[in-house]
Amino acid sequence: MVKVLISDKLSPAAIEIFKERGVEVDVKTGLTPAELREIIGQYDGLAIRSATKVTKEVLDVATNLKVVGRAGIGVDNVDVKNATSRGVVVMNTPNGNAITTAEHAIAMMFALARQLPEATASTKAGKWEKNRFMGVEVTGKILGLIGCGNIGSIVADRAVGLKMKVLAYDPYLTEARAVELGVEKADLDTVLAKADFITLHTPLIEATRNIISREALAKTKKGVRIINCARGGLVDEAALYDALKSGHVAGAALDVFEVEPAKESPLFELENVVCTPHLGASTNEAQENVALQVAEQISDFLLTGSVTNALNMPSVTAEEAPRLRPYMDLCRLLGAFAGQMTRAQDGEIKKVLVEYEGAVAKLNHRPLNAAALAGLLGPVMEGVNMVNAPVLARDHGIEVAEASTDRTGDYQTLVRISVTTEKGTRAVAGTLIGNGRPRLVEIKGIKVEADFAPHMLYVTNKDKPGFIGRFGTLLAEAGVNIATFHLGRAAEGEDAICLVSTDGETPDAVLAQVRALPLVMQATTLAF
Ligand SMILES: NC(=O)C1=CN([C@@H]2O[C@H](COP(=O)(O)OP(=O)(O)OC[C@H]3O[C@@H](n4cnc5c(N)ncnc54)[C@H](O)[C@@H]3O)[C@@H](O)[C@H]2O)C=CC1
Ligand SMILES: O=C(O)CCC(=O)C(=O)O
Repeated sequence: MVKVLISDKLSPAAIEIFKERGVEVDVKTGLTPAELREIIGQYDGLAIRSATKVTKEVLDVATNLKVVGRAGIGVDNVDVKNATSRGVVVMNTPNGNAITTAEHAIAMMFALARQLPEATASTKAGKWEKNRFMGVEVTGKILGLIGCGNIGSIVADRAVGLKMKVLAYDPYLTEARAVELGVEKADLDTVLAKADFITLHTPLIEATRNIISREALAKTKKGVRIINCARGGLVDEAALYDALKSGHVAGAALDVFEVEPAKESPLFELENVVCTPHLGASTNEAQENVALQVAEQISDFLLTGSVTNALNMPSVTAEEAPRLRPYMDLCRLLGAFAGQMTRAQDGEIKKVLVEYEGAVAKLNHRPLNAAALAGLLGPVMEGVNMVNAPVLARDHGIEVAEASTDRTGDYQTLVRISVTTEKGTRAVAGTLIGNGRPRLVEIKGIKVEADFAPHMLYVTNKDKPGFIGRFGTLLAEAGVNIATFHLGRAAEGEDAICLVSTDGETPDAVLAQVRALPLVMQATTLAF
């Protein structure tokens, strides 16, 4: 039974889902990093919000971990790079809390426009300061949106409904999408110069760190109000403090901070600052959504192999998973065959081409490419799987290409993997037979028909009389029992191949004797 740890406060809906799906689940919140490291080795999956830090140190000892699921959007508390290199899938729930967070940004905008928190405190203190709290309307004002993805576009929609004019800065926003949303695409300086309110909705990455810097603040309109419900670190807090203090910025509403939990900050002294403790996603609806989604996604992945909302792996829908699984096996086996055929003296792998012919051409190829790369790199690199194989291939300068055609040749469905090294290109192809069994049908352009077996011996030789007898005798004398024997050749008298499955490994000394046989050009043991 697969086992999952919930290590942050998640809606109980998640526990129910795991139990219903037959996943064993433990809930342990408030663990110290040391306590988490102590127990993480038992778990196949980890469900978190933002409190748990999935660091390299945690991943180092997470020996069974296959998936981390973030009930929410930002994964800045997960070392995704490290998880990827270890083959751990990292998923989030990109839509579950987007509306709630957009509504929080709008609420923050109104809180600033009408000074609601200060007015509340004053009224509750019995002061009735009607003249002190003069607000501003939002109708007709310019909202500067920085980041127009999931949340930013919902904020834009609500702001357009409030009769605001929205200027959006997002390098990835297309003109067509801007038109659809009713926003005007603008560069950052234009947004800074024109906006009455600026709201931030980008991830915290190198390009966005301190995007509201001291220099950026200097470019804003006097009296601007700034809202950050995305991530601390997007706004330079010290510069913001100075701009608020000087009156250049009329107000700021912050849900997120450079350091969280933010227990103290000079900003807290200012009455034109509205703050919430990272509450953007905190509604019953959003928490129910993300908890359900993360539990479903983790269960699906662990139980069926389907992949949804992974940041480091191509998606595989629940519908696709059963159809893709036999092809993933085929691609992994073909990749492993090609990888083991590629010898050290061939030099580095330069390029991998995965070709899909016939029925397989219609399927989702990204996971199949990843499976082929995992098979290919597995024999030469440790801990390779479908998650990290594409990254490892890229890191090693391997060009990965794919081609597909609906046309069929001898087979209804066929996958061919060609590996190019400094010395040339080698290709292997396979198909699925019966109820999805992988079958090898072509090696280096030579037709062959063979099942993959745990122990195999692959020999290339000159097609001349005498080889098969000597080869069989040698194996028999060495006590290596042949289970299956397959032959193929380019043409009479030319290059031939012999693929043998054996009951157990062929010892190195026997392999050396095979290599020394007359007519043999190459001999390799293969393991699957
Ligand atoms: N306060 C809270 O509780 C919550 C905060 N968030 C945070 O909100 C942020 C936005 O989330 P989503 O909209 O779901 O993300 P998203 O990925 O859908 O959208 C982000 C947008 O930022 C844009 N972007 C990337 N680099 C940019 C740059 N240099 N300049 C301007 N735009 C850039 C992207 O093109 C994308 O459209 C994230 O940081 C997320 O962690 C999300 C949920 C709750
Ligand atoms: O889980 C939370 O409360 C924070 C949500 C958040 O910041 C996110 O989803 O990125």
